[in-house]
Amino acid sequence: MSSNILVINCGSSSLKFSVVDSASGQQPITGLAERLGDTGAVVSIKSSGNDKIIIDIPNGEHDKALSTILDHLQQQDLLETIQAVGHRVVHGGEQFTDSTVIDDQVLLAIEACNHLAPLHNPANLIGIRTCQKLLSNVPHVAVFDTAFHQTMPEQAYLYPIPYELYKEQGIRRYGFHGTSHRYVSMALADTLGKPLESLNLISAHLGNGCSAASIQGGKSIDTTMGLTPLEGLVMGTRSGDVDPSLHHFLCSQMKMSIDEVNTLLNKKSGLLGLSSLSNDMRTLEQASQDGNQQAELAIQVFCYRLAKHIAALAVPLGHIDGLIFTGGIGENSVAIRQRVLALLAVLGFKIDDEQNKSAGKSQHGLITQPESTPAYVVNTNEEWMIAKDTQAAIQ
Ligand SMILES: Nc1ncnc2c1ncn2[C@@H]1O[C@H](COP(=O)(O)OP(=O)(O)O)[C@@H](O)[C@H]1O
Ligand SMILES: CC(=O)OP(=O)(O)O
Ligand SMILES: [Mg+2]
Repeated sequence: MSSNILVINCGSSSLKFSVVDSASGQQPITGLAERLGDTGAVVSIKSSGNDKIIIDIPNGEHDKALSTILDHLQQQDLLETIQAVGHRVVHGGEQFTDSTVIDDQVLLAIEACNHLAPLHNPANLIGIRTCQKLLSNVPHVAVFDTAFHQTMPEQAYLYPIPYELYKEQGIRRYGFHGTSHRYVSMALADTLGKPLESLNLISAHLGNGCSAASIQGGKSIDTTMGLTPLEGLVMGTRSGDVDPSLHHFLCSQMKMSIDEVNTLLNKKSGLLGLSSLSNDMRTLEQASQDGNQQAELAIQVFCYRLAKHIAALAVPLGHIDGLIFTGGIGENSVAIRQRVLALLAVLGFKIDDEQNKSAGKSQHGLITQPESTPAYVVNTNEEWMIAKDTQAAIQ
């Protein structure tokens, strides 16, 4: 019997899952439940060699989506091969430096971080609790986005605010997307045939959420996200960095409540806010090509700020052995990589246009000229990393 791990990544209105063979890394079934809680809620399931199956679950929430997925695994005779479930948990605070088997104490500790990642942690907990009910006979493991960044030094993680706020309230920078940053740095070292310990890397994870990290010898030493996944880069709907006084301004001058400000910055800003069109980079690239000036502006701000952050992340590294582009935008957008590397000529980047065009899915491609500071496209695989960690945690 193969040693399959079920990997669950529960978002607020979506749920991604994958069955991962922890030995080979193969994923016989993957899927996505979307628009949960909405009349259009659906589960789509892709198994190797078969067409995608779409199952409607009108108004279904996470529990309905999970039971639909588990029913399907049962029909495929896969359910009894599941050894453990690995759950992506976005915020683990300072308590979790590694992946952990979930017990009641761990659940409480995750819940205690809810206010630090309100878009993510409550949904992660729903996923864990529902799965624990439906799959009560196997261990469940939490794999934290924050854990990888716990190696950041104080100078990188402290905010310049009264020190008691860190000591008494845990207000500091944590960083996220750690599973992806960790995976792509390991995968690149592997591809280059060099020990990870010898490499100074910058990894840019550009999906709906975006963050970049300085990785020295396989350890995160700085990153763009902070206390919450709002700090740093421009994202699909999140603003990234703004003047901290903006909150006061919006509340006092525009009479917004603090919750409205939070919603504005998390859900109505970023690419969506700037373009007034979409949070989706594909849509914006198409619109910009069709002459939509505001879409073009949103792309420019995205790239300019990303380049500035990457330059800042070079500071703690001293020199760069590789810049990694990953995530949906990083892996697929030829134009964004081209624009960002053009802005980073100051760090010695010179793109190779042909290689940039051909890099993409299922390649770990160098996209720069031989004399350039190297930049690569590396396809992330958070599911495989979560499966590996889950396997290690239960042994
Ligand atoms: N070919 C493409 N060109 C430009 N952007 C793309 C392309 N394919 C996907 N993307 C963008 O990737 C983003 C989603 O990234 P992804 O990593 O899948 O998201 P998530 O953070 O939800 O996992 C979207 O903005 C999408 O438009
Ligand atoms: C932490 C975070 O931003 O995650 P995601 O990219 O999945 O929204
Ligand atoms: Mg993703």
